[in-house]
Amino acid sequence: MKILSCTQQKEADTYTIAHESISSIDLMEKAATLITEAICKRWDKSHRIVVFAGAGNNGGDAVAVARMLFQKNYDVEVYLFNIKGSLSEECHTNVLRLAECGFQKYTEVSTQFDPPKLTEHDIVIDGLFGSGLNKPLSGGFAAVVKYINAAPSTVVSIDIPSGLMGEDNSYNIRQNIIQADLTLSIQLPKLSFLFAENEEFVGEWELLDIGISQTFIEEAQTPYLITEPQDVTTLIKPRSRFAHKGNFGHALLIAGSYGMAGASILAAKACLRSGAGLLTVHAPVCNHNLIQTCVPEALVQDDIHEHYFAEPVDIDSYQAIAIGPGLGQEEDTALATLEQIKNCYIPLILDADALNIFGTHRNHLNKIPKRSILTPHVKELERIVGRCSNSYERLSKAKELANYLQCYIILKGAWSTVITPDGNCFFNPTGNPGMATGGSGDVLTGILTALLAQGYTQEESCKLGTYIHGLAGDIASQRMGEISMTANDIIDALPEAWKIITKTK
Ligand SMILES: NC(=O)C1=CN([C@@H]2O[C@H](COP(=O)(O)OP(=O)(O)OC[C@H]3O[C@@H](n4cnc5c(N)ncnc54)[C@H](OP(=O)(O)O)[C@@H]3O)[C@@H](O)[C@H]2O)[C@H](O)CC1
Ligand SMILES: [K+]
Repeated sequence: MKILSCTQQKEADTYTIAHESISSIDLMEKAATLITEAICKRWDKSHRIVVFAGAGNNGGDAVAVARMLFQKNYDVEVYLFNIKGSLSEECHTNVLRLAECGFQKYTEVSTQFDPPKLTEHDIVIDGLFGSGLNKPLSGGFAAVVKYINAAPSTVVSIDIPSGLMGEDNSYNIRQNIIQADLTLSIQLPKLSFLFAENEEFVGEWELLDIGISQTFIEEAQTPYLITEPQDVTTLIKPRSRFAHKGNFGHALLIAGSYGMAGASILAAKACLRSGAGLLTVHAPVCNHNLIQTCVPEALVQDDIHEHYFAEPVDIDSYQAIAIGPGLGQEEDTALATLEQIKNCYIPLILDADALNIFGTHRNHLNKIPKRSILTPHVKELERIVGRCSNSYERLSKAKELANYLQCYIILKGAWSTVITPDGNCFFNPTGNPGMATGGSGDVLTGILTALLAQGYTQEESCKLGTYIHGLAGDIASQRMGEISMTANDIIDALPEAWKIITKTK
C-alpha cells in the first residue's frame, strides 16, 4: 500500500474527478457517506454530534456528514468557521444542502465564537482542516483546537487530525493539533500516522476507500509503502521434495558473551525455525555447553577467548553471516568485528552490539560492506547518526545512512521500517507492544540470517523477515498476552506464522 503526500492526495482527487467521470461534490458525498457509516457503526443516537467544520473541503466533508447524521435522526450541531468569508465551492454547496433539509442548529463563526459546553457523551467531528493544511495552526483556530482537546468528548477527525501535517511535524506546535480518538482517513494513510509521537493525535485510524483512481495510485511515485500480505507471500521459495540441507544454506552466527549466552541461543533457535539448512554459532568458550544443550541442531565453533568474541573466523563455507546478539562491548570484540567484516563478501547482518561499535568507532563506518543489513532500534541508530527530535527526522537520517553506506537498515519499533540503499521505506504492519521484550531483536536477527542463507535477497529478507517476526509476535500475544509474552514465545509461534505465510496446513 502506497503512502502519498498530501499534495499527491490532492492530485489524486483531481485526477479521479477528471478520469473517473465523478464530480468533486459526488466524491465528497461518497466520502461523507463512508464517514457517516463509520460513525453510526460506533455510536448510537443517544450521543449528540457536534461538528466543527472549516471553510475548505475538509469542512465540506464535515457539513455533508452533519446532514446525513441529521437525516438519520441524530442530534447534530454544526459550527462552521468561515473567517475569511469564503467557502470552497463544495463546502458552500453542502452548507446549502444542509439548510435545504431543514437543519436548524447551524452557527457560522466569523469573529465571535461562543463555544458549546461539550460533555463526555458528545461526539465531536473534527472537519476543520485536512490535507490542505499548509502551516501549523495559530490564533483563533489554535484556540478552537485547545478548547476541543480540553473537552471530555470523544473526537473523530475527518481525513487527518486538524493541525497535523501529513509528513513532517518538526516545526509544528503540539498543543495546536487535535487529539482524536479516531481518524477516518480518505483512501490512504498519511506518513505521520506511522510515527509513535503522533499516536496521541491520530488515535485509532481507519481507511475509507472512496474509489480514488487506482491508475493514479499505481503510477504515483513515493518512497513510502506499507508491506501487505501479498507482498511477502509471493516471495516464498517453494521447497523441492528432493531438497537437502545444502539447498537451504549454512548460516554463521557470531554472537554471545559471558552472561549473554541467551541472545545467541534465541537467535540460533529463530534461525533454525526459519528454514536455515545448517547453522554454526561462533561463541566464546564459556557458552559452548549452553548452546549445545539448548540448540542441539546448531554446530558450535569456539572462539579463542573464554568470555567474548575476540578472533575473526574463516567465512568460506557460509552463505550468510550475522554478528551482534549478546556480543558485548569489549574492545577486543570491537576489533575482531571490524576485522571480521572487512572484505566480507557474504551477505551480512549487523545487529545490537555490532552496531554499537560504530557508535564509538564512527570512522570505521565505511568498513561496512555494501548491501549489509543493519538492524538498529532507535537508540542504536541515534548512537550512529546522532540524536533526533522526532520520527520524521530519524527516518530521514536513517535514509541518509542507508544511502551513504549503500546498506539496508531495519529501524525497529512499531511500524518497523525497512530502508533500502536507494531510499525506499517499507513499513511493516505486523507486531504489537508485547514484542518490546528482551531478546525480540535477537529473534529477528535469527530469522533474517536464515532467509539470507536460503538465498533470499537482502530486500526480500528484510521485508519477509520483519513481517514474519511481527506475525509470530501477534500469535504469541494471542497465546500469552502482551504482558507475559517472551522472546521464546515468539520463536514458539514461528511454525504457525510460517504456515500462515506459506498457506500450508
Ligand atoms: N483526498 C481526496 O481524494 C478527497 C479529499 N476530500 C477532503 O478534502 C480535504 C482537503 O480539502 P482542502 O480544501 O484542500 O483543504 P482543507 O479543507 O484541509 O483546508 C482548507 C483551507 O484552509 C487553509 N489553511 C491551511 N492551513 C491553514 C492554517 N494553518 N490556518 C488557517 N487556514 C489554513 C487553506 O487555505 P489558504 O487560503 O490558507 O491556503 C486551505 O485550502 C481532505 O482532507 C478531505 O477531507 C474530499 O472531500 C473528498 C476527496
Ligand atoms: K480534520
